[in-house]
Amino acid sequence: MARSFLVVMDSVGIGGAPDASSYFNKDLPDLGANTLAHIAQACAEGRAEEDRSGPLHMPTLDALGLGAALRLASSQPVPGLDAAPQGLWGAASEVSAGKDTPSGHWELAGLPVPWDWTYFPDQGDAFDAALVAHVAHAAGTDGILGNCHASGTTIIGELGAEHMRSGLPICYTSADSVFQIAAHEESFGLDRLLTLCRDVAPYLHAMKVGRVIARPFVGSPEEGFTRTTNRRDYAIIPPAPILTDWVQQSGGRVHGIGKIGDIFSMQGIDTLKKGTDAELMGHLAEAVRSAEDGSLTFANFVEFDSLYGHRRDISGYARALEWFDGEIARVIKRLRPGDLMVLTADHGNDPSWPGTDHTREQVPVLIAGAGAGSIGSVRFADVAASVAAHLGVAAQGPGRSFL
Ligand SMILES: O=P(O)(O)O[C@H]1O[C@H](CO)[C@@H](O)[C@H]1O
Ligand SMILES: [Mn+2]
Ligand SMILES: [Mn+2]
Repeated sequence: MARSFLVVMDSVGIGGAPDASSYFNKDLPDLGANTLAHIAQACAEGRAEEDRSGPLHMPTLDALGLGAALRLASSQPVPGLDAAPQGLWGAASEVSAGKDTPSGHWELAGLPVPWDWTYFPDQGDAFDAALVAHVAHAAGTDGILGNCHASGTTIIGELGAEHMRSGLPICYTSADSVFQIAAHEESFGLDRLLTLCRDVAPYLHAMKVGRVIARPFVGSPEEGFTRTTNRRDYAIIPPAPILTDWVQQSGGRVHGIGKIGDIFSMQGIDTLKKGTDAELMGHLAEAVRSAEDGSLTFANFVEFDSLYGHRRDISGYARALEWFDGEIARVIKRLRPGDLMVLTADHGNDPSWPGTDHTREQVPVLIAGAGAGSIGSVRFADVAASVAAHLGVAAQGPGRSFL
């Protein structure tokens, strides 16, 4: 009997997107961005030594084909990732017009985004008067703070004190199609922030803004502010059935781990486990132990992106990759005959790149449980078609199985 495990390493790109020059960080095109290669190069050159040392050490994923996928996507030298692959491996390109989490995940789940997302201008006010009035009315405030492109950790440092004084929510965006609201968990109130985000989400979704994200934080002007793990994303519902629906429709169970519930607005998902990446790894191990025949377990590990990519922290990102590699080794060892595990990513977030936004890149596709060899260059949607084929489930959409 067959089971599938689809694991997204959020933002672990491998460069080489054919359309990278059409995507930007500030005014600079993403052409040449390469999350994994630039981290590996920094490690090899001793530029990522904080709490770790030496060449990037990822023996498990490299044995599946990580270095080989990287060379296929971008012909980059990758010190430390030079094993002869023993898994099934390849590199995938995205066709959706967006280098964000929903675009990447929807397409990995078989549904390329069928529209252009709305983005906000990064000169002058990001949000127009009608949107500001709508949000302020929903918040019961006289206005908002922010109204600009920002890094979330930077803007709470800049505006946290004024937010506590005035009670106005901090609203900001990025190169993604997002409307983010940061507010203090105590002075503004966590429940109030979550309610506000839920209430304004339909207005923003109607504008084709992909997500409203609640960004709660704690702290004080004296001691500084830190974000909490109570982040919530309110995303547009996928406009057509996706892999999770296909599996459910044929009687299989679907287990979400991490942000998967938010990304798909729980569409087609039976159970959801959340937590830090370390906790998620425990949930994934438990799913490998107990998931039913015919089931799909769909996991997202977000900390590569949220803690290190957006923060442009190369050594932190390297440390996270090495941790993940060691942990996933134990999980892969427990896979049973009939199990398929696909490890991939949703976009890049090169921590050596200018700006603080995602980078348009290809992603690795590493498959355990389906023999050895190269699948070559594929599309994100082929991942969904392959998982469906493995489970014997009818696939929809443009993907083709590479199994
Ligand atoms: O800088 P922070 O608030 O982490 O925001 C980042 O997180 C958002 C959602 O993943 C991205 O669009 C990016 O802007
Ligand atoms: Mn992502
Ligand atoms: Mn991100």
